[in-house]
Amino acid sequence: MDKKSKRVGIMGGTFNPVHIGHLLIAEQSYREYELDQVIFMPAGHPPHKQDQEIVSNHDRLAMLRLAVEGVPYFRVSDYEINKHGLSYTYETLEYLTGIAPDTRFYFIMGADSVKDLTHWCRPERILELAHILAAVRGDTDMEMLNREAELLRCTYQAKISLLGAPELDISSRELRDRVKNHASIRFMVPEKVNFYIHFHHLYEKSNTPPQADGAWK
Ligand SMILES: Nc1ncnc2c1ncn2[C@@H]1O[C@H](COP(=O)(O)OP(=O)(O)OP(=O)(O)O)[C@@H](O)[C@H]1O
Ligand SMILES: O=C(O)c1ccc[n+]([C@@H]2O[C@H](COP(=O)([O-])O)[C@@H](O)[C@H]2O)c1
Repeated sequence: MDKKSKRVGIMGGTFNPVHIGHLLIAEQSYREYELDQVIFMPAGHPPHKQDQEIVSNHDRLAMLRLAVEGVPYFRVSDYEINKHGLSYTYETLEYLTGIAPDTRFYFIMGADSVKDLTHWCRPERILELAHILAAVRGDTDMEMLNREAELLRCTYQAKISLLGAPELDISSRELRDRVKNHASIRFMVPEKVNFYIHFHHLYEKSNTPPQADGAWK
């Protein structure tokens, strides 16, 4: 691969909803690794979140598009959303490598995902096709993270680097809980995403049916 190879970051996630933690690590990756662009890739059927209440693909995609509006190097792909079956990262990377063989791919993730990576489908293929950029999260045990990264390097010859992004202790789960409890999420998501969530009444109540006594589970 010559010096002119394109460098593209892939920011995979459920984005239920997208928040400033996602945007911040994508921005840091873009700057630190001099990427040409970062593609946000919402999972249609996230393999490890099948028990989670997830708003529609349409809403997650719409919120992502609002979140990246006006940022010329951020793109949103509907590839995994439109694909049948579970959204396996190795398949997405094979697809992207197939259509852009001269591109260097960087897969962006939080430290919690690094910990799980060996349990993903075909981790060896993911690590062959992409350089992993890992961001520290609020609950990250640095010693453990360094050990896991070293193990991936030794076992799979993985290229894995720690991002210098500021730590932001925020999660989609926290946002969903805040909306349900009528707390503000302003400044935790881009303003247009905040508006979208409230306009469409997303996350306001659990989809779990009431129990016999009328209480929500
Ligand atoms: N605040 C954050 N700092 C660093 N990485 C993050 C942060 N929030 C999410 N990520 C990473 O972004 C990727 C996509 O995350 P995802 O869409 O599952 O959001 P989440 O906030 O982790 O969601 P949930 O709370 O529903 O589990 C994952 O690799 C996750 O580790
Ligand atoms: O390929 C897999 O086996 C796999 C297992 C778990 C997660 N992923 C991907 O990792 C990204 C973050 O996932 P999540 O569940 O934290 O939103 C998202 O792009 C998922 O498709 C991929």
